[in-house]
Amino acid sequence: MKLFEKAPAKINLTLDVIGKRDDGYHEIEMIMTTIDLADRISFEEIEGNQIILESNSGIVPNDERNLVYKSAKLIKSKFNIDKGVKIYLEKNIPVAAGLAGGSSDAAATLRGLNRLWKLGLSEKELMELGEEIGSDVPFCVVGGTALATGRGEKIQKITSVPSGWVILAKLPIGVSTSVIYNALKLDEIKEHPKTEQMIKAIEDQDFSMMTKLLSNVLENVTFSLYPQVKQLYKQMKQFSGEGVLMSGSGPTVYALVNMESRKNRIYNALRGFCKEVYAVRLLR
Ligand SMILES: C[C@@](CO)(OP(=O)(O)O)[C@H](O)COP(=O)(O)OP(=O)(O)OC[C@H]1O[C@@H](n2ccc(N)nc2=O)[C@H](O)[C@@H]1O
Ligand SMILES: Nc1ncnc2c1ncn2[C@@H]1O[C@H](COP(=O)(O)OP(=O)(O)O)[C@@H](O)[C@H]1O
Repeated sequence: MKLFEKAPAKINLTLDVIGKRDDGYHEIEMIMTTIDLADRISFEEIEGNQIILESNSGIVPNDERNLVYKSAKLIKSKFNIDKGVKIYLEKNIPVAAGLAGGSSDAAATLRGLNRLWKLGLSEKELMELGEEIGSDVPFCVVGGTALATGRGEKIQKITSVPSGWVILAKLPIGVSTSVIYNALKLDEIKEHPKTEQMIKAIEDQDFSMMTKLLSNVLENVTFSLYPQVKQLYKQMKQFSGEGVLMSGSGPTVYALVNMESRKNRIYNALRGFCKEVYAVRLLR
């Protein structure tokens, strides 16, 4: 048997850091939503007992360091699965970009192998397994739009965002999430996101208010370590006006718009000076 899973990227609509914890993680509060930029993963039963991972990516390794491999190994050992699987990862989401590509691949692997091996695990059980792989994985198990708290693993679903477009621009640099969290100085955060107001704007399907409330406290940290990202952000603000934000720990910067003509204009303007630009829909 062979089956397929789609692994969509996410963007942060808000990202707030509330404190530093004793376990090295930060206590955070953020709203994330999935977008129509996705990796695709296939799972095929094979003879024997091995996990074989192949991919079109020249960047991520096909061994135990890959979150797909890690997730397959985790689920296999937890449930004593004495079967082999061949996994093919079609990588479309930029790597180390603040879009949770790796976490989404991990979540899709848990979902896919739950189906392939007929384990009957609930969404909640898959999310708990995902927590062992990374903070963003539980969100990626469910997708949609959600508030994430704790270190990011506690998920509360909220109403789907209204329909809209995201134009994403990524400079050719990868940003390490832990480097950004480590460089963050909590007492230097000037303005915290208005998370409750953002939830209300989403519930009211008030697109214009959503664009006004976009906020990410990691932005200034990444901007100071990578001034070229700040430059890109400024350019995008010039093209788009409101509704521009860095996603996660960066470096991807996006513009949120609800009119196709504006989407096309911003996309074409950006392609002039940034090689990697995507225009995709918000997933609902
Ligand atoms: C910033 C965010 C926002 O969605 O995403 P990305 O930029 O990675 O997409 C997340 O908080 C990233 O989640 P994820 O990438 O799953 O992080 P993990 O693998 O669990 O942790 C990587 C490292 O980031 C730091 N970390 C992560 C989460 C958190 N709440 N506090 C932290 O301090 C820790 O140093 C940890 O060792
Ligand atoms: N399947 C995968 N896809 C992307 N990155 C992966 C994967 N497996 C492991 N990684 C590693 O995870 C790190 C973070 O990747 P990614 O999830 O793309 O970024 P981010 O956390 O910024 O959203 C990268 O350094 C990459 O080498």
